[in-house]
Amino acid sequence: MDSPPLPLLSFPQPQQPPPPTSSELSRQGLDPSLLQAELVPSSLSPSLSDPDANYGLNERLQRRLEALGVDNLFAVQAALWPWLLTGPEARRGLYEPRRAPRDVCVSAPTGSGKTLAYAVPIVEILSVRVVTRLRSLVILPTRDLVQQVKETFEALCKGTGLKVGSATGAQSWAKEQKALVEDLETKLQGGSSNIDILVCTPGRLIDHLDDTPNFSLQHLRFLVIDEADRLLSQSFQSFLPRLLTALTPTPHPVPPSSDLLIPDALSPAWLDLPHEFGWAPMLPSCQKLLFSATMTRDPGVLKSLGLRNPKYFIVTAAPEGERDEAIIREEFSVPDTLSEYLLVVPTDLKPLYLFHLLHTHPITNALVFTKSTESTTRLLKLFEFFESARLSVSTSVSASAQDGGSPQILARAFSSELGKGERKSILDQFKQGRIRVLVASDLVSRGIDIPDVSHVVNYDSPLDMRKYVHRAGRTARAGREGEVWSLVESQEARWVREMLKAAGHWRRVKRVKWEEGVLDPFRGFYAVALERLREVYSKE
Ligand SMILES: Nc1ncnc2c1ncn2[C@@H]1O[C@H](COP(=O)(O)OP(=O)(O)OP(=O)(O)O)[C@@H](O)[C@H]1O
Repeated sequence: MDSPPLPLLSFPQPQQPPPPTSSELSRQGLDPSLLQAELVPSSLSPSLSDPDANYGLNERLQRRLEALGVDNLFAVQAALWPWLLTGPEARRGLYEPRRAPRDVCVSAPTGSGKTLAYAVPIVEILSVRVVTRLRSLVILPTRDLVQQVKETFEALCKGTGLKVGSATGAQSWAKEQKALVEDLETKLQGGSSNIDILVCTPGRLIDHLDDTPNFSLQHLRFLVIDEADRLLSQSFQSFLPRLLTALTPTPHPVPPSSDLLIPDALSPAWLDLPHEFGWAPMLPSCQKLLFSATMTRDPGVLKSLGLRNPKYFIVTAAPEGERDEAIIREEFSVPDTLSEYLLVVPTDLKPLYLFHLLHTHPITNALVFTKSTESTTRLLKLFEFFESARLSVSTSVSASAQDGGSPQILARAFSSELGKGERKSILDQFKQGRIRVLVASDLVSRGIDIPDVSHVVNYDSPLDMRKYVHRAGRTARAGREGEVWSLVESQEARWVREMLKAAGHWRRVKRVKWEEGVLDPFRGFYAVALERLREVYSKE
């Protein structure tokens, strides 16, 4: 007798410690500015063309935004643009060393328009500059995000003369250096720069700080740390001390023998004039802007950035009565337009549940998240075998949509093992709807803006709430509807429930039960696919 097909192997999920509680945070010295945070209702959506509103935008930028399809501001933009550009705290000058700007920390849900929230004020303020200097630095965790944000800046900068560059290591070192700095030979006072705005990954930034002659941060007016919680996490944090040193004015006068760059008159705080005139010391005008959908409240981490009197904005749907809760607790808010479902599944049938979901739900396109590249490859292979078994039957006998008569679903893997060009081509095909299912590890879970993802599926459970929010945030972006489905194996159901409960999120999630019978039309194809997968793996 044939032995039953082997289920896919499943390993227990590693667990992370829970986030600190509010009392732990206050004992550790919770930043008092956090308690003064401004809560911004996520429903805020004023019109861009409202004649009574003053967002501080010049005519040209306003027209540009309209051309890019912005009719209404999203909440985070409605809070930030006036604060940075017109309010009492606004600093519109390029350098204001005697009225140094406050730093800003923003926590707002995924897909809520954080990129324009910082890019627009930066372009507005820098557009008055006369000579090109590196005045704005945007740091992001991955190359794909750098490319995406660079494109947003380029669209906004059209017609301003501002130049945007990127540094990720995607180009050769020499080419990248040449793109950033005019002169690599002579030590120039004030350094040199070909660009006004640099979007980069942290590792590549440090490489340029260390090894690109004349590359200097002395003229920075803005430092943006996007996906801040990720960049401030342990695995990334090592770039911070080097970055902060590069932002600190050098001793004046710079000894001739030193490697340090001699500042020029464009970076006043670096010239250290105050002693000569007996004035109060000048402060660097670099304003740090931190953004995340899951902003850390960890005082130690925030302190390590040396923020200047930071102003916090928290975009939330929480009612005013839950203010403290929203401020103190790490907010894991998701867009209001996101519907969340949870399905507890037996481990051996998890792939079959996924295939059933893909075939029987109105899925335009879906991102399916797995825990690793290995898992992505196996799942994709199994799905391809499943599709071919299904289609071979449906072409030979007439089959209904219920038992597999629906057209083939084209799926592809999206993983870090693919080259840059291949990743771009796959993403483009996914955006155009030619590929309907993208199976991915957490590489794309952050920040990537694919406008119309109808479904996100947590095939393997996310490790923590942060990952859950970022994965889910690939759908329901910019006010659109979207669904996230979590397929949770029976043995991890309790853990997932606790994670969602601890984040105050459990009540949003609809628990769904399917009768096992609904899977029957697909079982035969699934058995064939498993058998073929077993054959492939036994040969390797
Ligand atoms: N005011 C607006 N009107 C219309 N579309 C907007 C507006 N602001 C932003 N968008 C669009 O919304 C989408 C999501 O924006 P963005 O990528 O900045 O989100 P985000 O908050 O950074 O998300 P994540 O946390 O996932 O990175 C983008 O396609 C962007 O062009």
